[in-house]
Amino acid sequence: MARITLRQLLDHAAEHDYGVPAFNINNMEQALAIMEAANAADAPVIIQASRGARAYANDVMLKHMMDALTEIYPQIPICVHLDHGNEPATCMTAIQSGFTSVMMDGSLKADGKTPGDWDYNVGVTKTVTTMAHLGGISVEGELGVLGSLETGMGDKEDGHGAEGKLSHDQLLTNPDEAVKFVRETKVDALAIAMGTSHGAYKFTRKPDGDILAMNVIEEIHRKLPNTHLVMHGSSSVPQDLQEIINSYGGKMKPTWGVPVAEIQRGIKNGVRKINIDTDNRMAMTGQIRKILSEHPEEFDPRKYLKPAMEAMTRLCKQRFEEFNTAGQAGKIKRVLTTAEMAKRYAKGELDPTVA
Ligand SMILES: O=C(CO)COP(=O)(O)O
Ligand SMILES: O=C[C@H](O)COP(=O)(O)O
Ligand SMILES: [Zn+2]
Ligand SMILES: [Zn+2]
Repeated sequence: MARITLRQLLDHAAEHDYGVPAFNINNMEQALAIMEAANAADAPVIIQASRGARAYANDVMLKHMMDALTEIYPQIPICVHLDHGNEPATCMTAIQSGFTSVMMDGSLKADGKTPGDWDYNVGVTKTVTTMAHLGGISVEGELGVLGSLETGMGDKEDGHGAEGKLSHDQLLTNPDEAVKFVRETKVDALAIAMGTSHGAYKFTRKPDGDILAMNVIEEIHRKLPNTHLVMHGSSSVPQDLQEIINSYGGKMKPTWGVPVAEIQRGIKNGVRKINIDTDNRMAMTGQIRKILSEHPEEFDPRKYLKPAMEAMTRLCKQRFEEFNTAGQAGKIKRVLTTAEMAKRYAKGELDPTVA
């Protein structure tokens, strides 16, 4: 099966009431681990690469890896997505490398640190949707700045994210502004801020509505029932993975992630794309630590990478089941080419329906 665009995939997800995890990759092992899970679960999948991943692996490597995955798993629709594009040029070069979807994250300026204001965000996002849609490529935008409602601090943990203290207004997407933003930019999917942040240290306790504002999602969904919503920073940071890492010499501090039940509540309220990276990093690291500490005589990377991939496959398969993505691949009868999607945009068929 060909590569699917984000828009076609999320339209299908909305029609059939499911969510699609978007897993980050940086290398072959992560890519194969995700696809093993997708194949076992018969789930369509979003594989995303950040700017960091592109710098680490090289666009040419990523492009050929994605080609290889579609060849190895012809029955699984794969959406190849750019995570957190920082400026239009980053999005355009991703499209040239075969990505079928890009995120233009104008919630932050091109430095990835300074919050972007309304005009900046609308401007850069519109530039990208105009160009991308001409080629049938999907666009995710973001309104609201990711960060902690407990501390008011921006999302700095994994290297990008707002620096310093943010106001409550910045940390929570305003539902009325979301309507305006979608109308003006014509994004295919909208990432919103409601208390999640990237990395392992999201919450100091099991999150309640004060620090994980799922009510914001519900309100946005009421106002934008036809817009696909995206939850970033949605790793659950499972306690058992923390324990494995720490029992083999790791030093993770006690922490909480986003409970799967909250994501499931989101899926009932228009959340269609759920971004997960940290959980997979933890799944792999736990096994690598375990194997190396139990078998200090080992030096064949396959001996620790194979179990690491298997742990990641288990995690991904579990999320496909929890988000109801499992069993959906077979229901997508025909993947539209980007040229076909371009015609649909040109006819206005994919314009946002904003009440
Ligand atoms: O949002 C993410 C990528 O864009 C990943 O979030 P996590 O760090 O919670 O896995
Ligand atoms: O922010 C999203 C992902 O976790 C990617 O992180 P990265 O920028 O370190 O590749
Ligand atoms: Zn990040
Ligand atoms: Zn993110």
